[in-house]
Amino acid sequence: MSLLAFGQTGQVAKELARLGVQTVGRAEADLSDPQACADFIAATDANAIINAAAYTAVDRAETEEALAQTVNGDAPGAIALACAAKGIPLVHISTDYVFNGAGQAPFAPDHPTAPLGVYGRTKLAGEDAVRASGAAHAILRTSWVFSAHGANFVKTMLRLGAERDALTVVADQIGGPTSARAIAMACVTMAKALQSDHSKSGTYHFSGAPDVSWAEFARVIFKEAGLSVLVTDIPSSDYPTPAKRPLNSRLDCAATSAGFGIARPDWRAGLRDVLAEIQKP
Ligand SMILES: NC(=O)C1=CN([C@@H]2O[C@H](COP(=O)(O)OP(=O)(O)OC[C@H]3O[C@@H](n4cnc5c(N)ncnc54)[C@H](OP(=O)(O)O)[C@@H]3O)[C@@H](O)[C@H]2O)C=CC1
Ligand SMILES: Cc1cn([C@H]2C[C@H](O)[C@@H](COP(=O)(O)OP(=O)(O)O[C@H]3O[C@@H](C)C(=O)[C@@H](O)[C@H]3O)O2)c(=O)[nH]c1=O
Repeated sequence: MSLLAFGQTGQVAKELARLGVQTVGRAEADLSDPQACADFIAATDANAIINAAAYTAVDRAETEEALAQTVNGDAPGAIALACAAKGIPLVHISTDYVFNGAGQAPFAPDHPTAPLGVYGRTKLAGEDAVRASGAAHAILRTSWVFSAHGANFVKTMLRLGAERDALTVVADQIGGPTSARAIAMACVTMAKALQSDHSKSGTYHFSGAPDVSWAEFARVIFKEAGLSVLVTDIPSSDYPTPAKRPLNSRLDCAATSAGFGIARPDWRAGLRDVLAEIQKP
């Protein structure tokens, strides 16, 4: 089976490449030009597509909505229509930020969406376009992605922890940190399953376990990295950001386990692997 992924420099895309997936960068297919992405698919001989490219700057999106909409909303639609035309499946990655974060129960895939900001709204537009395309698809919503590469909370904490001995971190946002490696493996499994069984099309959740607050996640990062940094819990109201984040980011991943045999990965093990990679001489 030949898999092709949009995204080359991103966290998940780099892990996909490590698994042998061919990745396509901005130079070959720019998602701000949806037609170029469709043309790329028309010309490829890949028999399944993974979309791991996205506009992921949550705060910047608040002032760059048009670009975020094209990349996160319109391009996935064009990619999905091109997949439908060729009869090949698409695995499209989405986010917990499509929910409003109300309550404390894990969100099921069919729970009503209500994004709080531009990033979540544009990602939801992408989901809707994929669903409407007629392509065999899996929309895989994940959360709090970390890896040894790119920009993520683990790397931010390591940078800040090297400069300071105390930090304040929000403790009222709860979710499942997820390693990019685990997401890449899930995408490949789902692409293969979809290729032989289009009836598996749908929306699925996949996040690391157990669910924690950002503050608790930070504490474990520092402990595992051997850094002595005092983390003080604060409410989100004490950490104002341009984009509002959901308080509840828990995802109900049961359908992913039932449909594809993919269990929630323990993020603590993934974190240890990522720290080992970062600290490798
Ligand atoms: N990061 C997170 O915490 C979470 C991410 N997700 C989703 O997971 C997926 C993968 O995210 P992640 O690996 O973290 O992303 P990254 O932010 O690490 O990387 C984003 C990728 O998208 C590419 N990209 C952005 N704009 C364009 C464009 N116009 N044309 C072509 N490529 C573009 C980037 O390329 P370039 O380097 O050229 O800009 C980069 O390869 C995305 O769908 C994201 O929404 C879901 C939940 C959490
Ligand atoms: C650096 C820092 C952040 N924070 C807070 C801010 C925020 O609420 C939370 C996480 O911060 P970040 O900006 O790293 O996270 P953010 O960019 O919001 O991460 C999100 O990215 C997108 C792409 C997704 O799809 C989401 O699943 C999620 O992973 O931690 C602190 O409380 N103290 C700090 O020192």
